[in-house]
Amino acid sequence: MTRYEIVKRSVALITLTNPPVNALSSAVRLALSKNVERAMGDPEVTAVVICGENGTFCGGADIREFSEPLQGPPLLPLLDAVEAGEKPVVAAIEGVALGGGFELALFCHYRVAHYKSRLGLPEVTLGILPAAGATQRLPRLIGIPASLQMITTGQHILAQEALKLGILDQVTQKNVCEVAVEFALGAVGMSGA
Ligand SMILES: CCC/C=C/C(=O)SCCNC(=O)CCNC(=O)[C@H](O)C(C)(C)COP(=O)([O-])OP(=O)([O-])OC[C@H]1O[C@@H](n2cnc3c(N)ncnc32)[C@H](O)[C@@H]1OP(=O)([O-])[O-]
Repeated sequence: MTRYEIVKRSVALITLTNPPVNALSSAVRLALSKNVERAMGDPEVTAVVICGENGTFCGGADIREFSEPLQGPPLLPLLDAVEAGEKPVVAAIEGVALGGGFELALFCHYRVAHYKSRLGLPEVTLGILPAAGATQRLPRLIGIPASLQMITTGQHILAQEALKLGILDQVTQKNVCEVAVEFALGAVGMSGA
């Protein structure tokens, strides 16, 4: 459900692995929570990158679990742990970051995205509101009018627009994971080490 590896000697690379869109199923939330704790507790790890496999960051809540009672850890405490971590956490966004997946990216300290990626909060199209922190984190980043536009329309925006709005720190045409790892090393003052 997630893969954990150390790259460039000191960056924990956590990959969401839940095809087809790496949705945040109960098993993914549990695995992600354990791996964030592992990275934060490992003295060899200086920074963390979270990405998704097969060209997609995360499609949000797992719609296959919508008819079941909530199991596994809730999303918000997990996202709080990411944000509260003392090591920089970078989201490496490719494909889509939607709903809870976008919220996961918002709680990371930095966001690097592939230029073809799309971000959005489609909750309103399902008759719900974003409930894992986007309604607070997004206005802090881009202000209330632009946040309301995203939250109330559910429209996806492209990476370049997200960069202009201030949601993203970097947009790249290269391998987004590799760029995010370099960004993470830079964030701890170790770029090129
Ligand atoms: C947890 C806290 C609260 C969070 C709330 C939220 O996140 S609310 C927001 C919740 N998220 C959303 O509302 C996002 C809804 N999804 C989308 O907007 C689009 O599917 C897409 C843009 C992700 C991909 O578009 P595309 O044209 O490239 O591809 P496609 O549409 O043909 O789908 C391909 C396959 O992926 C499957 N699948 C898709 N999403 C999910 C999912 N979340 N889960 C599981 N599976 C999902 C889909 O069923 C299909 O499976 P199949 O039939 O091959 O077995």
